[in-house]
Amino acid sequence: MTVLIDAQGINTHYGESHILFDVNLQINAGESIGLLGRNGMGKTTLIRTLMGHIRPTAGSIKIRGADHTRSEPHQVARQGIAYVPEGRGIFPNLDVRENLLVAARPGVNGRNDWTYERVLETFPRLTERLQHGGQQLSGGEQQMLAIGRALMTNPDILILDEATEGLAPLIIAEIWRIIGTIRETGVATLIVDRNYRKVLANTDRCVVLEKGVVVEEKESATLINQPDLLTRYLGV
Ligand SMILES: Nc1ncnc2c1ncn2[C@@H]1O[C@H](COP(=O)(O)OP(=O)(O)OP(=O)(O)O)[C@@H](O)[C@H]1O
Repeated sequence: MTVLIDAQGINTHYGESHILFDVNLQINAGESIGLLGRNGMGKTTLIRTLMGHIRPTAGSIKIRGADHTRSEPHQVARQGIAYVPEGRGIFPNLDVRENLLVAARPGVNGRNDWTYERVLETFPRLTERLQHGGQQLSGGEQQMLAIGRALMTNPDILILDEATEGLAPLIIAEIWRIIGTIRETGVATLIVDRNYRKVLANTDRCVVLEKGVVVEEKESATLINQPDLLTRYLGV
């Protein structure tokens, strides 16, 4: 199995604050990983470190075996790592069609599975809004557009941080359906979401962070039957 991302011994600081402690995270091609933990435990910081937004103070990050510990975000993105941050990140002044087309590019090794047409098939709601500006969309539509834009880069992995945050229940259900579809196509996923049941149901394996330390790493199907652990680390 190809190891897509291999982060070892990651330590990350914000100024004087030590946030991540010796974190190891390995993601194989096509694998779905959930990142669980209460608020402020370091999930977003880990993702931002992997993406090159923050440089770790110790540890190494390899992507397909090549060292990317000191790479910039655009270099990481070029490796087929697509990140949909909390709060989205679409172009408000471009319409839906433009937002998608401007992101389009072949993936690593020239893969071009996700075309404009295929993204629209996956997000029928966006098809009805093609001429709408980004700022005219509802929160749920903006989220779908952000995911659609990420897919247009033909990524090997899609990283979703709180993709369902603040959305209406029907839209949340739609986003989870889409995540399931993406997973079936063989794109790896790294998912952070408050709904731990949904994360467990939609991933192969979960990593639990507590105060910047990996305290559990288990198959999702195993973890779902361990309510004591979930209570201890997630307070549920
Ligand atoms: N830019 C920053 N500067 C300083 N400290 C920060 C910064 N961003 C986050 N932190 C701190 O780092 C710690 C980890 O935050 P992080 O956002 O990674 O947690 P999280 O698990 O993603 O939680 P949440 O779900 O609340 O986003 C928290 O104590 C937070 O206050």
